[in-house]
Amino acid sequence: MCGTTSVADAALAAQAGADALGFIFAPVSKRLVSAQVAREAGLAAGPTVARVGVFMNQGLGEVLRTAEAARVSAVQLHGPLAGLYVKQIAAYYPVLRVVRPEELAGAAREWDGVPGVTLMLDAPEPGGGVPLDWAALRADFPAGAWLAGGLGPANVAQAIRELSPGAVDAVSRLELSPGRKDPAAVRAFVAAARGELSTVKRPDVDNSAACAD
Ligand SMILES: O=C(O)c1ccccc1NCC(=O)[C@H](O)[C@H](O)COP(=O)(O)O
Repeated sequence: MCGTTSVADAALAAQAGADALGFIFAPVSKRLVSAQVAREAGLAAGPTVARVGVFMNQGLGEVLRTAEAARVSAVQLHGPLAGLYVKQIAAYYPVLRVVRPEELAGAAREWDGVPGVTLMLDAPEPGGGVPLDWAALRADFPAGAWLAGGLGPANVAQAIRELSPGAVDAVSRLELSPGRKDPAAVRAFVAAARGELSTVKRPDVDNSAACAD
């Protein structure tokens, strides 16, 4: 659940069953949040909800300082970034390295087996609400990668069926206005994603016993 900007929205998402909250620290975003509010919101979400700090083309020091101040548990990196920079951050925080569709195949090769770096496929405009062509991306989509881009309650189940992502992430289709969550959409999104994830056959998971029941 990305773009969390308040304690109330963090509690809402946690109660709805979200596994992770995203806090956007990229100044270009309409959902920009301070490290202090992110820290308070993360505390409100409770001990089992991950807290992801979202950055775009920001300096190493700024990322590490903000992540520490906000007490995030992982960092999401957007933009054209050097591999060394990503690895330096991965020495401190689990990294979600965001890639666009045209970068997916190369990134899957580059980051295959690198500990602490998980790929996240997103649309070219982050937070833009535009879905990807999932079927066209299936061949290059690595096991365990996360998926974002125009996901909402109405289409998340289909996206999960098409790509079997490790997790799904959304923002614009879950809002009343930028930075302000729509409670009904948040609950419907989590329910739809959880419902589909419990039935989907993942390539890396042997769920034959469940299928036989
Ligand atoms: O959402 C933003 O405003 C944003 C701005 C700059 C960098 C990242 C941003 N969002 C990151 C996300 O992870 C979004 O959830 C992701 O792009 C999906 O957004 P949407 O297509 O609106 O669901």
